[in-house]
Amino acid sequence: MMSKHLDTFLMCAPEHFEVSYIINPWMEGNVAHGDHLTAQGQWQELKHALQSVAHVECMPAAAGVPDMVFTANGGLVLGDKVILSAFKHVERQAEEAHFSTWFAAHDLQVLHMPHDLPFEGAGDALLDRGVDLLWFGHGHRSDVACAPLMADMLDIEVQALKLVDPRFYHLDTCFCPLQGGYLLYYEDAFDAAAQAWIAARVPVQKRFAVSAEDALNFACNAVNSGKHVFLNHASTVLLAQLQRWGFSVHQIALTEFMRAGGAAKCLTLKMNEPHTVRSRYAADGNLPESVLAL
Ligand SMILES: NC(=O)NCCC[C@H](N)C(=O)O
Repeated sequence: MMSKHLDTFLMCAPEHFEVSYIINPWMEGNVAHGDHLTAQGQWQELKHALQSVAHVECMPAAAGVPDMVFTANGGLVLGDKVILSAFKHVERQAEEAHFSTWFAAHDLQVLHMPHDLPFEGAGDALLDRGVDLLWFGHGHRSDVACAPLMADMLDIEVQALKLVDPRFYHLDTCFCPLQGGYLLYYEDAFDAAAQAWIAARVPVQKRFAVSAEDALNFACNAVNSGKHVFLNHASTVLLAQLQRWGFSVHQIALTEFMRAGGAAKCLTLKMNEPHTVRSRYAADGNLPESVLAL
């Protein structure tokens, strides 16, 4: 039987997945060019791999919302709250009602950004895995005005990072916090100020700037659960770095989803996000002295 301490990820089967419009550069030239059976197989492989270390819950797929397979974009979960996404592009806005219904039915308090500010959930808002900090990407999809609102709504410090390369339009396409406070990121996706914030806030020995080749293979769009990392593809250099940090890397081809601009991390939404480092340790039942002393 699975331990209740395993992570839980929300996924949505690609029954209705296809590239049927263009809202990011990856989708260009891919409308109606996908292979449905291959997409189904790749998604199942990711799901099975995750199920070897975590729980996976699936929300019902729906016609007319082909990108709903990217559950990371449905909202930002923290503790028993979720800030529902308000998608920038009209093509994805019909997903909001589906996500809202699912979250409410699973005992989450559903919060909304005021004035429907564009906000794309855990695509742009990622928890640091070492300190109590929420990293927030803006510049393409989510509005920078969401940053102070999120900080108030969730009572957490937010560090905004400006994204500047349209191919890396969500923070989770180019930035991946890992357990223990480690970080993978693609430096050129950020403006100079954001690069400086990352350098200032993450110790140099805990961060790794991936190559353009790895970034374009969606290596930063990785799912992390404990010491496991699931991603589309990593170079030998990146694999060696992750192994030095103690992670086991699982490579699962997700090329059909890259046609739409997403890979492993986008296809999942972590549902068990504890609110603080303190509660993260408390959940394991062994609060370290250093944290107790705070
Ligand atoms: N990067 C993500 O978090 N999700 C991928 C979203 C792909 C979708 N076609 C979009 O452009 O919104």
